[in-house]
Amino acid sequence: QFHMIKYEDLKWDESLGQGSFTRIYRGHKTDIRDGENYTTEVLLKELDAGHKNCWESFFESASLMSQISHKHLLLVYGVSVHGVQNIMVQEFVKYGALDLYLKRGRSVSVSWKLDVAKQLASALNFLEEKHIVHGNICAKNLLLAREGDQSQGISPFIKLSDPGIMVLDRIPWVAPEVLDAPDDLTLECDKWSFGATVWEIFNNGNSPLQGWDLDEKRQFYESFQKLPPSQWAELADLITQCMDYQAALRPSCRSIIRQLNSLITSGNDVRYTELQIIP
Ligand SMILES: N#Cc1ccc(Nc2nc(N)cc(-n3ccc(CO)n3)n2)cc1
Repeated sequence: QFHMIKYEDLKWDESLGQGSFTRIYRGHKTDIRDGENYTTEVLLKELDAGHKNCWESFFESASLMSQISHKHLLLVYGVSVHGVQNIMVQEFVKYGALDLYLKRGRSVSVSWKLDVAKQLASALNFLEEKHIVHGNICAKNLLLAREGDQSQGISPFIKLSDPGIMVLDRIPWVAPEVLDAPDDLTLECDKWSFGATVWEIFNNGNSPLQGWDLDEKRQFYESFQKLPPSQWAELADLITQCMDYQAALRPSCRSIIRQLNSLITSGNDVRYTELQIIP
């Protein structure tokens, strides 16, 4: 399902940190095209050799992202296997994971955040049309390719990363119904995660239920609790609709995009009235 890349065509540069079961590095891959040597900057995602049992979800997620192409989906060049080591070779996305970018205290505007939310919604709409479930929508899996520049009217640009390896405590990103039946992930599950991700984006990359232990998180689902609402009623309403405990009641991607569009216009009005000097 995906392109195999020769290990000797890869070069490792600096380490960029590690996720659960994986380590990521900046690197380069060389290709030879019509006798010319080309090097491309890449992100090398190594699967810990110890976690053999994650192989298939590692490769599944690589093949998912290489089956389809969309401007807001991360490009996966292929995988390389070297002995017991498995490496996913991805396009290098300049500013890395969105949660870290927001946590680094970048003050971004409301329209910046809505723009990012809309790009994620359009990526989800594309996946929905292909009946493909991502399964791990969260700010950590949103990569920032362009920071944007408000003064120049340049918007940010995000890429949705591979689902990665399913870790257990993904409450509140994982939809409640998935906890009881982890195997039948549906498109509705991605809507729930979308709601939790928009919550993160509007809370400067902070994780919802930060510091709660697994029991408290399970309790959150068992008592049908909701995340603390945003002051912006229409935004809080959209997040609540997406994080409906009844999967069938969650809005379609088209409805999500429509509601984001009206937030974008009403958002401007709010800013305008704030700026308006009342004579
Ligand atoms: N400082 C810094 C810095 C770090 C990373 C990038 N670039 C990048 N490109 C990708 N394709 C994927 C990722 N990821 C980051 C976390 C994960 C977890 O999955 N992926 N980062 C750019 C700058």
